Amino acid sequence: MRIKGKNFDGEGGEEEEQKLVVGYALTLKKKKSFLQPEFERLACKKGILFVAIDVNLPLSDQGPFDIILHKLLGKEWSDIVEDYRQTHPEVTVIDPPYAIQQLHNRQSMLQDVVDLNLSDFHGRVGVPKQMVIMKDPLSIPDEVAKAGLKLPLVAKPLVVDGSAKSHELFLACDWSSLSELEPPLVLQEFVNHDGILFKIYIVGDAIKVVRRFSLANVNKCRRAKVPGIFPFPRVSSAAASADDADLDPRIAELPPKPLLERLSKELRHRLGLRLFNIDMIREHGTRDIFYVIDINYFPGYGKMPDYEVIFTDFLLTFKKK
Ligand SMILES: Nc1ncnc2c1ncn2[C@@H]1O[C@H](COP(=O)(O)OP(=O)(O)OP(=O)(O)O)[C@@H](O)[C@H]1O
Ligand SMILES: O=P(O)(O)O[C@H]1[C@H](OP(=O)(O)O)[C@@H](OP(=O)(O)O)[C@@H](O)[C@@H](O)[C@@H]1OP(=O)(O)O
Ligand SMILES: [Mg+2]
Ligand SMILES: [Mg+2]
Repeated sequence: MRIKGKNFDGEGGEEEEQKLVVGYALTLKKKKSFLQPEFERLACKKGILFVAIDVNLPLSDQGPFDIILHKLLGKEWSDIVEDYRQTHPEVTVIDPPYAIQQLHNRQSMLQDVVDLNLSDFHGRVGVPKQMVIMKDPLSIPDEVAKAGLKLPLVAKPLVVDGSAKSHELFLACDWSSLSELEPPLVLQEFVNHDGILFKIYIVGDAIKVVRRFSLANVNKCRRAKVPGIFPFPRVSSAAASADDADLDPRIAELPPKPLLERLSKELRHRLGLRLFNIDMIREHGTRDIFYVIDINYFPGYGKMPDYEVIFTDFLLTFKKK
């Protein structure tokens, strides 16, 4: 049974239309940033109804839903969604928990970019040289030397579980201070990128790229003067966009569209995900050498220009004819 509602069709009339019911399971913070009033209004006009899922009640007792959107932590929730997916094939679950899982580990999240091997397609896209350290901080300097990684390095917690701690990054500028880091972590070569990062938002087939401010280049001289490990400021997750800043056009130039389209399409298929964003940087002094440094599931779409229209159109593609 589906809910029928009267909808304004946008062209001066009213028509009886089948509602598209979207159940959502999101944190309060995410609900606030994603389900903004303007988005809900537009979606409603197009026949989309958002319904909060109560995680304290059995999922099968709720609904009926056409679509489920979710971003909650923990294995218990993943198991509930996975089970529901198996028993309710008529409901589109965006996205499958096992696929989201790949992005919860900073090594597996970039593996598809490596496998993709985009080396000569309107530019080159790779990932910075990186290695995983599981334990024994004292062995880190040796392991890093053996792996041939160059300083400075970015140390990132291996697991991304949505906690503030999993976003606590450090810049390590000298060998001896590497032993102060706390495994398990990923050590990634810092790539100078002139302080600008490209955030590529994916919503199904739609792509939107924005510029964000990022970290300044680190030069040899500055490195020598400041040994130690330094907490990273979260510059690039600030809402402040760098799209309107007065930047050198060589730095501000967006990555080529065909490259973005190919990368997004490939990752969508390989990851099996429809909602994510890609953090990409351009190597200083180059025009077309790019690195993917991070991929996030169900990111802050509220900061994506035109997200209301893009998201509404995406949801409407699931409407049964
Ligand atoms: N290898 C790198 N070289 C240069 N800068 C980097 C590198 N890795 C990360 N950064 C900088 O640090 C920021 C945070 O890194 P990253 O995106 O991996 O962390 P995060 O905690 O997953 O962030 P998010 O809020 O996007 O999930 C990046 O946006 C970029 O500014
Ligand atoms: O806080 P926002 O809604 O903007 O979204 C941020 C999101 O937080 P939330 O999903 O917990 O809300 C983060 O997710 P977790 O890693 O913490 O799971 C991460 O994906 C950030 O990259 C997002 O910012 P963006 O990269 O889009 O700027
Ligand atoms: Mg990031
Ligand atoms: Mg991230």
